Amino acid sequence: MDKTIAFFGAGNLAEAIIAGITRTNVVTKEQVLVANRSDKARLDLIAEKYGVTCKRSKEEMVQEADIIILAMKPKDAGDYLNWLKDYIKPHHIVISVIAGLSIEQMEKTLGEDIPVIRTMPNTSALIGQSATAISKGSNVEPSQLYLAEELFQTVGTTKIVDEAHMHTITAIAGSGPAFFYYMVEAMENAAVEAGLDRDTALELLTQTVIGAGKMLESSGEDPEQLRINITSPSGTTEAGLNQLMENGFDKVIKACVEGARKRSVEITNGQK
Ligand SMILES: NC(=O)C1=CN([C@@H]2O[C@H](COP(=O)(O)OP(=O)(O)OC[C@H]3O[C@@H](n4cnc5c(N)ncnc54)[C@H](OP(=O)(O)O)[C@@H]3O)[C@@H](O)[C@H]2O)C=CC1
Ligand SMILES: O=C(O)[C@@H]1CCC=N1
Repeated sequence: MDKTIAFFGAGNLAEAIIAGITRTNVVTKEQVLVANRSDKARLDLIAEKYGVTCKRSKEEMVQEADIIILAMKPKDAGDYLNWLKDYIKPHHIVISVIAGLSIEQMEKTLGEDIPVIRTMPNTSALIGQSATAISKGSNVEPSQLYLAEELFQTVGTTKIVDEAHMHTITAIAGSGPAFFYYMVEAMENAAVEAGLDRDTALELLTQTVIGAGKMLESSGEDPEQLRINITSPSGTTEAGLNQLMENGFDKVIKACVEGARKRSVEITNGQK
């Protein structure tokens, strides 16, 4: 890809994407420019780890860049966009990974003539396993959307979606990995309480999650059927599932997804 990519934000998610795109050589390391706000040690670490360029001024970065990636927290996006609007040109493509920042909000500040793309990746980008949803703004050419897909396909799968669904997608796919980790933590703790050593519990749980994910991906069965296949009448799975059902698992998960989705809506509405 003959494009220079400027990351504004060098946190967890930016690092995951930088790791992915530098590993696949879709662009050379010299074509990746990174800035943050003030944490110099963090920037030095990113430069050393991935060989990317972290020394340009922000103004130079915008001048050199073809693609500008917004990877700061939602609360910091407004100030940054207000700064960017004086440097941005219609030949740039702006790609945001920021939860709750709408295309309308970006276009309003930067101008309707700027191509703006909103994405929702997750931190599994670090190992090339993100599930990234992508929505395009009103001024995005098909070739520019294709470029965004190509970029995020270096860190996992992509799916073009209607922006209206981004709140829900942020809950299930952006935050989603954290919910699975929490479930693993809870199962690990339960196993340890029952006397199993922690390392063995985590090793077995990790492979169990990987195996279940791969079954979802490639068995051709839906999750319900895969669950039924494991559940012998009067067996152990049935006993465990009965506990989940009696203790309101569906309700808790619904509240979890709804809580995350609602928070995304709140961020869009400017709530702290
Ligand atoms: N973490 C995740 O799993 C996911 C996060 N996201 C989204 O990604 C974004 C970043 O999240 P995450 O990486 O976790 O956050 P972090 O807090 O880890 O990183 C935020 C980064 O933004 C930088 N920053 C703040 N203001 C500016 C600015 N004006 N110019 C340049 N850089 C700036 C910070 O710099 P400094 O440290 O110097 O202040 C820091 O490097 C969020 O908007 C989040 O919604 C989306 C999907 C998943
Ligand atoms: O927790 C957050 O707000 C960000 C967005 C999705 C994952 N992490």
